Amino acid sequence: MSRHRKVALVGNPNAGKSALFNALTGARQKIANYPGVTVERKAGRMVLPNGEPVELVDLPGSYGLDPTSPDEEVTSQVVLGEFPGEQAPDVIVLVIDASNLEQHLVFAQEIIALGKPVVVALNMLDLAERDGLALDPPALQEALGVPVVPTVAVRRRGLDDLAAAIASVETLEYSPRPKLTLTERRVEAQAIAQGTILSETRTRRLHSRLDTVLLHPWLGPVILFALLFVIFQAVFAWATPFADALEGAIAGVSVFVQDVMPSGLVRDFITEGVLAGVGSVVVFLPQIVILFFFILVMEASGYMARAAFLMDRMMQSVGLSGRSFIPLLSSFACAIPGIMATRSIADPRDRLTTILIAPLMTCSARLPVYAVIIAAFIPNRTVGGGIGLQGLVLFGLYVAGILGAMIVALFLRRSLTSGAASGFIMEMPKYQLPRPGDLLIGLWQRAWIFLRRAGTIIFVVTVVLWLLLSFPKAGPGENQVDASIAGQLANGLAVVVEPIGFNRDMALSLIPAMAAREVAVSSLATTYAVEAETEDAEAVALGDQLRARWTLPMALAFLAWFVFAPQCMSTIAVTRRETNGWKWPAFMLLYLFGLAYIFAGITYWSATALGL
Ligand SMILES: Nc1nc2c(ncn2[C@@H]2O[C@H](COP(=O)(O)OP(=O)(O)OP(=O)(O)O)[C@@H](O)[C@H]2O)c(=O)[nH]1
Ligand SMILES: [Mg+2]
Repeated sequence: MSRHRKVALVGNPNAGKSALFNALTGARQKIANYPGVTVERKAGRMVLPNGEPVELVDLPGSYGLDPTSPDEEVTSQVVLGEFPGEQAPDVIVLVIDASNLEQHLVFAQEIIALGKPVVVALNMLDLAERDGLALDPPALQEALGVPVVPTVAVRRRGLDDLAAAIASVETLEYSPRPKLTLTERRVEAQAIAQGTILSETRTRRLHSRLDTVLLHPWLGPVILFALLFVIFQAVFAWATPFADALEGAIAGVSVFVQDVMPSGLVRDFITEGVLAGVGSVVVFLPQIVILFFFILVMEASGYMARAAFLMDRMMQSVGLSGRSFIPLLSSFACAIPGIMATRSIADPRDRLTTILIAPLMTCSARLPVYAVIIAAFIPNRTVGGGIGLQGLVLFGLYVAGILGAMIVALFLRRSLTSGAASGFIMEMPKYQLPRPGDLLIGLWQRAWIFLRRAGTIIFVVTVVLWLLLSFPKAGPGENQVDASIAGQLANGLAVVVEPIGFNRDMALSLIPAMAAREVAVSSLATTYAVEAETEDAEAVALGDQLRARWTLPMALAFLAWFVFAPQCMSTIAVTRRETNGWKWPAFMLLYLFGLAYIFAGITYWSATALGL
């Protein structure tokens, strides 16, 4: 029996391979599994114009020959002729989506560089036309050096030409093409796409110009970091009037309660526990809203996916793939959805690494802690060029978390979770102007989540702390906090954190902050309110209290602590669930507390040595 020649359909996911396969083979197909894997093998018989029957194989979609999933592995092995028991294809039909030319050309170049007989099916031309794209197939053929046949699989357009090209391709002369790296192929894909596109509508042209700038190899990252920088500046600059107004309102209510209620436990509970404690967290609502305003705009406009693309290279350099970017980005809101989002990472060690570093991304619960310390200790002045020093320090804290995460990832990938980084390509969504209605809903949801936290977990923990601080009552001449249960506990912990510059109040705030990081702020506010001997002293703003009681090195050490410390029970719990055991959450707790202790210590001692 003479073997039929074999033709394989290869291309990115959704290029229209299966649609072409169905159109070319009709009912003459056989569907089975590839041996040993649950990947479907679809083969069928096709008759070429010269009467020769060939075997046509439809392969799973793939982004490249370095496989990142079992599907891609099959495609790669079959194409390279490495699949056991499977004859290598004699001809490859490379299916390209004409409306997504640039993206699909990245993989196309890798296939063409193999030097096998290749015919390109420039598919989905109808969609390209609908998008206002006019293409020049001969120019593409010239650029790629292989035959290009325009097709519309679902309308059976171009099928005869495709069959004719398959029949004759093996007789063509080939000039071998160089093998390029992924980055080189991306650059080249852009150039080839530009050369193929004759005309496009104004918006489409604008969008591709935007991409040329925003995804530029060095301009892109510069713009991204400039944007992040502006965001952190705005978090301080724009929020201040609102935060001041909120703070004033809460102080006003506190004074009012003092006036109308008889002194006693209930009044103390309201002023010291609820208003000083929970109120001190609520004042950060404007900052949370501004931060999420930017995040939502970046998502809705389509820029976020571009940011992921830009970060991909940076992530590869520490052994992570761009697939980790979205989970890590979500962790800036909260590590819990971030850790849950790692389920989309196929490689288990990639995923574990991402889970372990997710808590280092500065979650929004840290913002109140950072903001209160920065507002109290970092002067509100510019460092030239209109750049605010406070925003700069906040930016620095976020960067410190990111750098810490990258270094930890690098270390983990060489030890506990060793392995190679997997490649990453994602579809870029279209640019869009964010819709104001959607933005408002998104902001409202975020604000509500924050206020609900303040009303539930932060409220409960602060009240428990207030009780522990208020009893037993101090004798005459005795300090209330020292006499209280909480004070006794804190004195025990203070011994441990004394070497890194923490005083008793700071030590005390670390315990309830395990429930939620913001509670560190309400804890400090409640502690100072309880400790105040007179009502006048009680009304002093938290910032002034901090300035009076802490030194600058202490404040900086506290900030450094919160960059690393795993101060959130829910994160530990979700890590346990996602890793199926206590081993990794325990490791996470240990390494993060270790880093927090070391870096707070280094900060405290170097700041002291510098005479700050
Ligand atoms: N308008 C239009 N739609 C097409 C064309 N070719 C395929 N499609 C549609 O595009 C979608 C994806 O096509 P498939 O053939 O499943 O793509 P595929 O390359 O096999 O995708 P994977 O198997 O996931 O790699 C289907 O809904 C097809 O009907 C085309 O030329 N024009
Ligand atoms: Mg398919």
